[in-house]
Amino acid sequence: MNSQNIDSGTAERADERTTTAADAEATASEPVVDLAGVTFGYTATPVVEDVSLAVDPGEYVAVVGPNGSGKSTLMQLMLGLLEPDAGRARLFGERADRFDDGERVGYVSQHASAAKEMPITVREVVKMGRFPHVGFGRLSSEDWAVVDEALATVGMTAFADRRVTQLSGGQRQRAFIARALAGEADLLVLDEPTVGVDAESVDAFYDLLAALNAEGITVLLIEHDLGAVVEHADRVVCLNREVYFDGPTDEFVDSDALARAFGPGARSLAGVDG
Ligand SMILES: Nc1ncnc2c1ncn2[C@@H]1O[C@H](COP(=O)(O)OP(=O)(O)OP(=O)(O)O)[C@@H](O)[C@H]1O
Repeated sequence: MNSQNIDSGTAERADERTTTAADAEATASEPVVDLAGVTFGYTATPVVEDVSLAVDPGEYVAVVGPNGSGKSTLMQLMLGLLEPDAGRARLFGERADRFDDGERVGYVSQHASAAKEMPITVREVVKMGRFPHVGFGRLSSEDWAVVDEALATVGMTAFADRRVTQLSGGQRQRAFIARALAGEADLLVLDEPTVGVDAESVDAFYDLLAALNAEGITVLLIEHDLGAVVEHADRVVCLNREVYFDGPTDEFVDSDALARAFGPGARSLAGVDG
């Protein structure tokens, strides 16, 4: 748009354009995940209470907390799989439970290891990432190029024709990340993704996440391993029903929230001096 266009158009049209530009700006800066005062319980007792949390585009946020502290529940609330009893959850600016742009979110669960029973190849898994784009129709050559690029990004090209049943835990998780990339996800949500992954592959896995985040993908990691969180995430949200801490990772390490949420000895769990 240039000023000449505005001059030659009606004032009404110019107004319309201004509104559109403002809307575009609002969309660009709107949080990917936005929880405000969210409370939820499976019974009358809340397991998540009054949680407010906004994740901006491009952030790398880890949610930590002891067993049963509500991390998985919170993630389901963020993704709209559970509805809050109080407060509100938004995903890309929409009510999370009505969000229907599923391909923007790539989800890698700790249960991806269940896929070890799937009698399909890595390429077929990654191809599934294109389904929301092609409506279960045939993939075009452009779609296949996206699949191949996703395989290359996660370093799984050489395993493309191998059955998922014949992969290590780390390779399997890479295949599922590639599926999310093939779907062109803007947000990767990972629920304890390295459970059952061999120690050697864990480092490579976190390197991959860092590289994807550097390319602009928002990473939301639910993680039990405090050491991994301290090493990799920029921001930590420490949950134990309520939010105990939300801020930069280095401040978390020095905060008393670590010990309050995890008990004495938490600093050594996090890999920092006790
Ligand atoms: N479907 C369910 N029905 C009833 N209670 C549930 C259900 N899922 C989880 N809970 C309970 O809610 C609480 C929070 O569980 P949640 O799975 O969110 O915690 P978590 O922090 O993810 O735990 P972990 O680290 O052990 O995976 C726990 O007390 C759990 O027993």
